[in-house]
Amino acid sequence: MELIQTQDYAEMSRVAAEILIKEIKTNPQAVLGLATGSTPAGTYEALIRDHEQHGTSYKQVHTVNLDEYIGLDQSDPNSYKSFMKAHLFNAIDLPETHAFLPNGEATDIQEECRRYDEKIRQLGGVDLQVLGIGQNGHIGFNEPGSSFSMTTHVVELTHNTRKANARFFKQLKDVPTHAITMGIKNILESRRVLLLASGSSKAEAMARLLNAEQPDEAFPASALYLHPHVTIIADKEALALVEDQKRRAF
Ligand SMILES: N[C@@H]1[C@@H](O)[C@H](O)[C@@H](COP(=O)(O)O)O[C@@H]1O
Repeated sequence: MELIQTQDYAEMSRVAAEILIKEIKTNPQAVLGLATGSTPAGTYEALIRDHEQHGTSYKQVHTVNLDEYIGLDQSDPNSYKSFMKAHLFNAIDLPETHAFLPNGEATDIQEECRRYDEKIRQLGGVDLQVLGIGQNGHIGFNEPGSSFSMTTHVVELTHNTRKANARFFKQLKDVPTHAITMGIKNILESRRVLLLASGSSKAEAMARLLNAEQPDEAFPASALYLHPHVTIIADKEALALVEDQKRRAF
């Protein structure tokens, strides 16, 4: 596990975008695993700037997103599909047919989970998976207690996660109660993981992650100790509760 500490959110976003751009340049047909949320939004902005200024092309890239709410219309501004369009897809040359998200409107949700796993397999797996982290250590929507052997599945969101994500909705009761998420097993199967964290609201989760050293299903992000190529990019505030000694150990 490699740890890159940045001054702030802007630097975190820049460093993450550089890694993604390098990946696309070395492998123009890369399969990128993408995340939603405030954390990767700045990275996506940096990718757009680079696309406009330097012409990095996504024509042969494929993307698979980690998760999607169940029960929201795909055109709802709060669906993760809308988020990805607004924050990245509409501004780069990624063909629409190359961008995959779980379909939270599918009538047979179990079948949709199987179909999504099969899609990832057909694409040859994820080359680089971008992750944010929830305040309780969730990755994707894998909440504490999720088995590390799960592939794409349906989850009931915890009250805390719904509360944390309520800022995007009019009121808490509008936040969906369920979502489809790639499982930890999917995440561990990706060839490289980039975990991003910014701000004091993530400080406890980051301290717990870096102190953990051992995978523990009670704290989903700790599964990353089972992965051979993880890069964490976190800013000062997110690392504020991690002891200096610990920071140097990575
Ligand atoms: N499903 C997403 C996660 O993928 C994301 O990492 C997390 C943190 O979001 P934010 O980056 O906005 O703090 O929120 C949601 O629950």
